[in-house]
Amino acid sequence: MLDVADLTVSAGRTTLVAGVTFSLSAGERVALVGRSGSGKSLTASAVAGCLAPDLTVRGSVRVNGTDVAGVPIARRPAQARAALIVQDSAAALEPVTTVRRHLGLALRARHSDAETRTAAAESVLRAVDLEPAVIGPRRPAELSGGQRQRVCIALALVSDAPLLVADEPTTALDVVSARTVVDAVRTAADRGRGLVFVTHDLAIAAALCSRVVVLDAGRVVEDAPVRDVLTRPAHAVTADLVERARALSLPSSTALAS
Ligand SMILES: Nc1ncnc2c1ncn2[C@@H]1O[C@H](COP(=O)(O)OP(=O)(O)OP(=O)(O)O)[C@@H](O)[C@H]1O
Repeated sequence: MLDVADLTVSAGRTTLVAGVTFSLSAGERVALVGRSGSGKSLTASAVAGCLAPDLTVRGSVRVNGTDVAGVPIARRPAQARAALIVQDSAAALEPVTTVRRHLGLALRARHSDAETRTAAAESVLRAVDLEPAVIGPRRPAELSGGQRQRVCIALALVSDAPLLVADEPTTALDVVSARTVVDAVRTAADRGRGLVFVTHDLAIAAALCSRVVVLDAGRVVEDAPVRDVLTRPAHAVTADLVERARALSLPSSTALAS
């Protein structure tokens, strides 16, 4: 459902992402990992269609057969759209709009009936472990960081975009909130959608994704099933990431995503 081929992102004459190629079938969850500055966010942003306008994109990003490389998210056809979950969720939400209204607006395209919209909004809030009666009437500033992230995931859940792109959604969170967010992303990625999950944390990648694409200096240096990456990393950068994750206690193999 997603084919990224020879994707290049440049700022003026400087190449930041250099010929990235990977693909994703429907229902597959892929982690983009790598050191800081390796090009993960730029690759994810190019896939989702939210790159800064001063950057140049070459290559192709095919979503369900349509090449949307360089096309901003708002101009993409519905079958090629990505729902985006970002690190700074506060910026993705309207400050004066309640959670209930955010969801109501997102659901308007699908349900013309207000009662159905209310029921769908309540159900999706429960799916991300938020109590509708408590959280629904609140504005973004009245939520914790973890709650805001889960509202963003609820919005991704109600969108009918075939692809989810999550860029380090757990970075600012404590361990418990991070776990809830990872579970909610997993729920959002079910139903046959594809997930591209950016993280520098191999342990989270292992818990959520079945495949790992490792980036270094804007290039793919490894693309392999998560088990292979953990047990026999083929590239020195991957081996280093595995080593660091082990030092922070990687989950046991039983906790790995299938
Ligand atoms: N708008 C921009 N103009 C120029 N250079 C940029 C721009 N955005 C990012 N870069 C550079 O591109 C490189 C890759 O950035 P990117 O944000 O993709 O890294 P990353 O792997 O996501 O890092 P981190 O884990 O620290 O978020 C970095 O060297 C960064 O400084």
